[in-house]
Amino acid sequence: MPEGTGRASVLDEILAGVREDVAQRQEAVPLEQVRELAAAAPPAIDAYAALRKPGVAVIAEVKRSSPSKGALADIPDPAELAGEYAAGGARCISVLTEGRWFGGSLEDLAAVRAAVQVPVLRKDFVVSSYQVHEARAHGADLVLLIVAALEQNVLVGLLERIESLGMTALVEVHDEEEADRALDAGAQVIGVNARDLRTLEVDRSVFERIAPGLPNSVVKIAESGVRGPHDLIRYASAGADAVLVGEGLVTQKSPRDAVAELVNAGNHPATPRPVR
Ligand SMILES: O=C(O)c1ccccc1NCC(=O)[C@H](O)[C@H](O)COP(=O)(O)O
Repeated sequence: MPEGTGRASVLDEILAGVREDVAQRQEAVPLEQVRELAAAAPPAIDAYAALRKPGVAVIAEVKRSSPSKGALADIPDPAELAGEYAAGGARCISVLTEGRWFGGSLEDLAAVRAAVQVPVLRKDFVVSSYQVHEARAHGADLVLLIVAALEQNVLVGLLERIESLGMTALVEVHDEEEADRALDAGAQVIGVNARDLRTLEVDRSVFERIAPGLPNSVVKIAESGVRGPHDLIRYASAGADAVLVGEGLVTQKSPRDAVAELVNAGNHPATPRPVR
């Protein structure tokens, strides 16, 4: 609960719902069974390598709705949307699998996995290793871990579990203290979210403040607030290897063209390159 308010933050509310939903799924499909499904899945794609290729990578998100904006787009066929994103040059597809606030599901993740060749991110509020095995079983290559949602020992344990299954952890931070915790945990891919998950306020300068303090070996992803090429260029100037974009794509008439426009900006010779 946020200090002094007596009210749960949006993040707290989301996490409470996620814990209930995970418990229900685990009741229906026990951990042992999900582990077996994860072990039988085709190997994960190396997302770190994909995101380190030249040019600013675009991670395109399948996002139906959100706590901050409500309904954004219908997306009856997430696989088709992911195909459009990939055709536009997206380096990675992010799939929001949380159901209550974002309208996503693990079925969306599996459908997207089957439709594209690029790495796929399970974007959710991961609090238990059960969800990590679920992610692998449904074809994820990357799994999001949100530092603000996890005690340090849990963060370390989940990151190790993700890597032990051959996947990459995308560790999300919003301030310097969280960035230190991500680095201490051994994160190699760090997302700086411009959106404060407690207040929902978007502040693009957060990336500019935090990214310069991250080592060159870390893939730096600027999350949230990209509404067009100008935002990508701003993040690139501050050292972004990649941008993660949801609303700015799902609300476009042609998500493929919108991705292509960002990819072109990310490849343009005048766009700054991250120092490596
Ligand atoms: O999008 C929200 O309102 C939100 C609220 C609370 C927790 C997470 C939330 N979004 C997840 C994300 O971080 C974004 O989907 C992602 O970074 C893309 O953001 P945008 O391009 O601004 O849609």
